Amino acid sequence: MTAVSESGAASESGAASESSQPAASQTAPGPGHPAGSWAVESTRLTKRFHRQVAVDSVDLAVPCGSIYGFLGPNGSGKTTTIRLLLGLIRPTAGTHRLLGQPMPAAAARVLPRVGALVDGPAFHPYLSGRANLLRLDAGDRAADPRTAHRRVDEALDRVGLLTAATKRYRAYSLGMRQRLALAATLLAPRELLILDEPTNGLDPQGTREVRALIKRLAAEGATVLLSTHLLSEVEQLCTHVGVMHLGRLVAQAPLAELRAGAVPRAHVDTDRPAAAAEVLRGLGLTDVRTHDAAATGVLGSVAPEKVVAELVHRGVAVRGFTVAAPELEELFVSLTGEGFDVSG
Ligand SMILES: Nc1ncnc2c1ncn2[C@@H]1O[C@H](COP(=O)(O)OP(=O)(O)OP(=O)(O)O)[C@@H](O)[C@H]1O
Repeated sequence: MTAVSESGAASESGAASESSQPAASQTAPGPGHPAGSWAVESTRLTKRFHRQVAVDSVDLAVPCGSIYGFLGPNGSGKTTTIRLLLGLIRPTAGTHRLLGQPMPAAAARVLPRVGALVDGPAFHPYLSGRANLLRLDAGDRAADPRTAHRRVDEALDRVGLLTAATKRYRAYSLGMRQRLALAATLLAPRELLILDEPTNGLDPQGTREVRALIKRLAAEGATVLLSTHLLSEVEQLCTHVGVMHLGRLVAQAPLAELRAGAVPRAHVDTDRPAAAAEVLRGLGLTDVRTHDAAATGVLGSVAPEKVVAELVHRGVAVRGFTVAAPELEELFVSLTGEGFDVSG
């Protein structure tokens, strides 16, 4: 796991630097992409609102080809970071690049290759979903009007709204509105999708559909950066994760690396947790804890069978014994001191 440094004064220059590299990341690029190829990279990106630091010296490194879960509780700075990345607000300090190009200098070249869902586009309530997309497309000078109808219907089809294409927007459910917003990002081919809480407010079916769509888009080659407060979303969808807490990026790593680095913990079900804990400590297990009818500890190099034998030898009745790596939730809680919503 890459823990991002606590210190580091942010550069006062808002100008993009050609040589900037993410300062603290061991994140590997996705398959099929050359080493060091980042779809999003930021260096000490910082945003202050008056005296409040909403984004604090963030070094993001999103590998090309990844689905990067930008995870954090409400108010941790995800949306502000995404707005900074898209050039919707100016950083107080720091620099960033999208698709290898410095922002905001290369915005006109880069942003057409980036699909973004943040705040949602303004849709007209009395127009149908299709008419709304046609209107948006007509406002895009880079879009070819001759192919508009085909592209709009393809985008509607991809988000499962083709059958509701003629319905007025105001009659759409929240889930349908969200999917229409996603469709709007898909009117042109995109190499990078930046999605702020794309499943927020969706019912379970809508959530499944949007997640399947994101997986499909990634399989077709798009890099996806999605913000979420749902750990389960990261576990189901993402190849990489960055964890935000109070405006800081406190961890950033491939998910597989996080899982592999999780140290196994022994869990003893017993009606004598205090006695069991003593045995665990005596054997050299660390971080030993007792619960109502259980004791747990980090195994380290101690063999599980040795633990069971010693418990039995000391007369501690063992009702159950398991060895498991901590859930990701435990890891993140240890980083942020806060729980994550694991529903959905
Ligand atoms: N325009 C603004 N003016 C003042 N403070 C702001 C502004 N935008 C965001 N903030 C503050 O910055 C902090 C980070 O907010 P942000 O919306 O980026 O968090 P978030 O992780 O996206 O949370 P959420 O999921 O609730 O949107 C919050 O404390 C918020 O109140």
